[in-house]
Amino acid sequence: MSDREVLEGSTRFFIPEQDENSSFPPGSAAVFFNDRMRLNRDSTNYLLRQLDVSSYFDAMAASGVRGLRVAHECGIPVTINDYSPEAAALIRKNAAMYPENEITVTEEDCRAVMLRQRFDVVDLDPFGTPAPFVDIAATSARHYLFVTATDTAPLCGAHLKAGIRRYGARPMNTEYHSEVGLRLLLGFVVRETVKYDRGIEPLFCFAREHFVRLHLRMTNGAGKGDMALKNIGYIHQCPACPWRMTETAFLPSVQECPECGAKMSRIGPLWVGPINNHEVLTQLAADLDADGMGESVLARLVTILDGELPTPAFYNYHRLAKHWRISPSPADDVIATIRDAGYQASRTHYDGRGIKTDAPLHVLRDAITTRG
Ligand SMILES: C[S@@+](CC[C@H](N)C(=O)[O-])C[C@H]1O[C@@H](n2cnc3c(N)ncnc32)[C@H](O)[C@@H]1O
Ligand SMILES: [Zn+2]
Repeated sequence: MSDREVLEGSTRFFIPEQDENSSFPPGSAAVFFNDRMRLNRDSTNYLLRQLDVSSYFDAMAASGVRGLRVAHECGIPVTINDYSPEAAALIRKNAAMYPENEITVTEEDCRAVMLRQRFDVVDLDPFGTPAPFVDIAATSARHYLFVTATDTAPLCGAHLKAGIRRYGARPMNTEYHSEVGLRLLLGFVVRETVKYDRGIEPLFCFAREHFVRLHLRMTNGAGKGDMALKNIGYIHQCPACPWRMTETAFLPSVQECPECGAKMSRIGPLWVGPINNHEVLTQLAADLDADGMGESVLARLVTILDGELPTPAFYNYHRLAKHWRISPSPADDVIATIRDAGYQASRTHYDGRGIKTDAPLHVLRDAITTRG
C-alpha cells in the first residue's frame, strides 16, 4: 500500500493510504492515523511549549505523528515507539525527514521500554483503554504523564462491567457521563501512582467527542501521594430525580436523596478535585493568541475550561427542564439568574447544554423557569 504525505502543525510526515469507506474508528490501514485527533495532538504541543522538559516518550506511536511533532515543533528530544513492525518502519521513514532533531525509534512493547528507562514526559495513546499501561508509566514518567483513553463506553457507564474491570470503579450512565469518564480515569491514574509514593496534579484535562485526554504533572513523595488521594471520592446520584452530591472520602457513605428519599447510587471512586490549572490555561490562551489561533476550536476549549467550575457533576439544563416539564430559558440567562441568587454557576466544556453550579435544585429550577 502506498504512503501519503500529510501536514499537521508545521510537521510533514507519511501515513498509509486510509480506506475512505471505513467507518470510524479508521482501522483498515496497516498503520493507524486519525485526522480527528489533531486537536488532541495540538493541545499537547501547546502545553509542551510552557514546560521545561528534555525527553519525551511517544509510547504507542503508529505513524509517529505525536513524537515527530514534539521533536520538530517543540525541539524536544523524543523516543518514538511502536511494537508493530509496519508502524516502526513508517516511523523510521518519517524520522529520517528530520535529521536535525534528536529522534530515537524503538520497536518494542512500550512496557519493556518504560521498565528500563525514564523520560521527562510519557505519553500513552492506545487503542481504547490505557489501563494496562498506567502502572508502569507512573514509574517511567519523571515529570509529566499524558494519557488518552478512547474507551468511552466503559468509562462512562454504557459498558458497566468493562468499566469496573478496567478501572476498579463504578461508572454510571448519567447526563454528565463524559465528566464521569474523565474523573474515573483520573481517579484510576491516581490509584496506580500513589503506591509508588508519588502524586499527580492535573494541568490540562478535557473530554471531547470519543476521547478523554489527561495532561498531568507527577509529584514525588508519600505526602504528595496523600495529597492526591484527598481528591478521591464519590458522586451520589439519585436514580429517581436530578439530585446529586459529591463526597470526598476513600470509602463512600450510604445516602438517601434529600429531595425524594430514594437510595442514592454511588459513582466511583473517582477524582473529585480540579481537572485544570489556571496558570497553565492562561499561558495556553496567550500562546494561542500570539499564534493568531485565538479564534480556534482549541482556544475556545481552553477558555471554557478556564471558566468551568472545578466541582463535579454538571447538569444538562434541558434535561432538568424536561424533568420538571418547564420550558428552559437560554443558558446564559440561567447562569446569570443563579449568580444573582448568590451561587456559583458556569458553562462546561463537556456539553453545550451543561451547567455547573453549587446552587440547590430549587434555585436551579427557578433560574431555568425565569426568563431574562
Ligand atoms: C491509537 S494508535 C496510536 C496513534 C498515534 N499516537 C497517533 O496520534 O496517531 C495505537 C498504537 O499503539 C500500538 N500499540 C498497542 N499496544 C502496544 C504496546 N503494548 N507497545 C507498543 N505499541 C503498542 C499499536 O500498534 C498502534 O499503532
Ligand atoms: Zn431524588
